[in-house]
Amino acid sequence: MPKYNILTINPGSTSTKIALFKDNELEFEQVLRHPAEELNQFSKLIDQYEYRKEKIINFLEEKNITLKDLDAISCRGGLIGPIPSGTYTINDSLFTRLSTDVVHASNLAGIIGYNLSKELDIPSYITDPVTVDEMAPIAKVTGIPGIERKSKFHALNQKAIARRAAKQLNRKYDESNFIVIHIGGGISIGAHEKGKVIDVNNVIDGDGPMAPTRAGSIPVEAVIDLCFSGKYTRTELKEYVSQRAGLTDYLGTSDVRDVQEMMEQGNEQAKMLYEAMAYQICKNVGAMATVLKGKIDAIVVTGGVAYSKQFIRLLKERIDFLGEVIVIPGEEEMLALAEGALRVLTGEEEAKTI
Ligand SMILES: Nc1ncnc2c1ncn2[C@@H]1O[C@H](COP(=O)(O)OP(=O)(O)OP(=O)(O)O)[C@@H](O)[C@H]1O
Ligand SMILES: CCCC(=O)O
Repeated sequence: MPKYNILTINPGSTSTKIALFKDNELEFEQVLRHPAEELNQFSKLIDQYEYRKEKIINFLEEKNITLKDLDAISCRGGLIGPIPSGTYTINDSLFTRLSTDVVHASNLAGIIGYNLSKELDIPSYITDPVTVDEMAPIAKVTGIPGIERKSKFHALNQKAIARRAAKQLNRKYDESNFIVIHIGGGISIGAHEKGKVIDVNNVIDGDGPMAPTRAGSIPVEAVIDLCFSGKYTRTELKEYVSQRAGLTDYLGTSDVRDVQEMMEQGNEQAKMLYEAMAYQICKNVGAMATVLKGKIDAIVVTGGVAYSKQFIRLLKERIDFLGEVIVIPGEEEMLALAEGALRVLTGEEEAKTI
C-alpha cells in the first residue's frame, strides 16, 4: 500500500514547526526559529507570510525533500470564527477567512499551506482550529445581553490528548467525560462530554487562570480603568494581556523552569505566583467538574508545564479527589494534524468545507 506524504505546518509567535509524516509515522520534525530581529521588520503578522514560507521551502530543500513528492499539506487552523470540530479543505472561502484580520500566528499556517498546495496541485487542510466551538448554549451566557462567551482554546491538542487518554483507558472518546488541562504559554481547561468540549475558558481573550504569558480573568472594573488610563492603545493593551502579562510581567520570564529555579534560590514571590497559578487552574477544574455533573472518567494534564512533576504534585493536592489524573506532557499537535489529513485522504472521514 503506498503511503501518503503529509507536510504539517504549525506556526507559533516566534517559530514555525514543520514535520513530515508518511501516513501517521513521523519522518522528521523541525522547529524553524524566527529571531526577534528578523520578525521586527514586519509591522503586521500577515506580512510574515512570505518570510515564513521561504524558511519552510529552504529547509525542505536543504533536507533534499522534493516538494513534488508531497501528497497533502495539513495546517494548524487559527482564529476563523466558531466552527465545528473536524478537518476542513482549504478552499478560496476558507483562505479568505484565514487571511482576514490575522491576529494569531496560527492563521499563517493555512495561508502558507494553501498557496504551496496550489503550486503543487495537492490538497491542503486545517484540523481543529483554535475557534472550534462545541460549547453548550448555557455556557455562553454572560451578564451583558449581546456579549457571549467564546470558544477559543488549544482545540487541536486538547482533542488529540483526550482521544489518547480514552485509548489508555480502553474507552471511546465519544462515550467518555474528561477534563483536559493544557498548560503552555496559555492555559485552557476544557470539559469534554462524550467527545464534545461543552465548556472551556477562552485562552485568547483573557478568561481563566493566570498563565506564563497571559493575564487570565481580571476584575472587570480594573480592566475598564486600564482601558481609560491613557497608558495603552487598544492594540497595546490587547497585546499586553495576551503576550506579556502573567508570570512574564511579574517575574520577567514565561519559562516555568526559570520560575522553579527562582523558587529554589528562595524567591518568595516566585513561589507565591507558581502556587497561585496552580490554585487558579484547580479552581477552574472544580468549575468544569460541576459542568460534567461530577461524571468524570479522568482529568488529563498536558502542555509543556505538565513535564514538571513539582507542578503536577501541586495540582493533584487539590484535584485528586475528583478522579484519576492522567499526565500526558507536551503536545501532539503535529501528529494530530497528520492524522486529521489522513482520515480524509483514506476516506475514513469526509473533509468539511466552509
Ligand atoms: N520540564 C519542564 N518543567 C517545567 N516547565 C516546563 C518544562 N518543559 C517545558 N516547560 C514549560 O512549558 C511552557 C511552554 O509550554 P508549551 O510548549 O506547551 O507552550 P507554547 O506552545 O509556547 O504555548 P501554548 O501551549 O499556549 O500554545 C513554558 O513555560 C516552559 O517553561
Ligand atoms: C490556543 C492557541 C494557542 C495560544 O495562543 O495559547
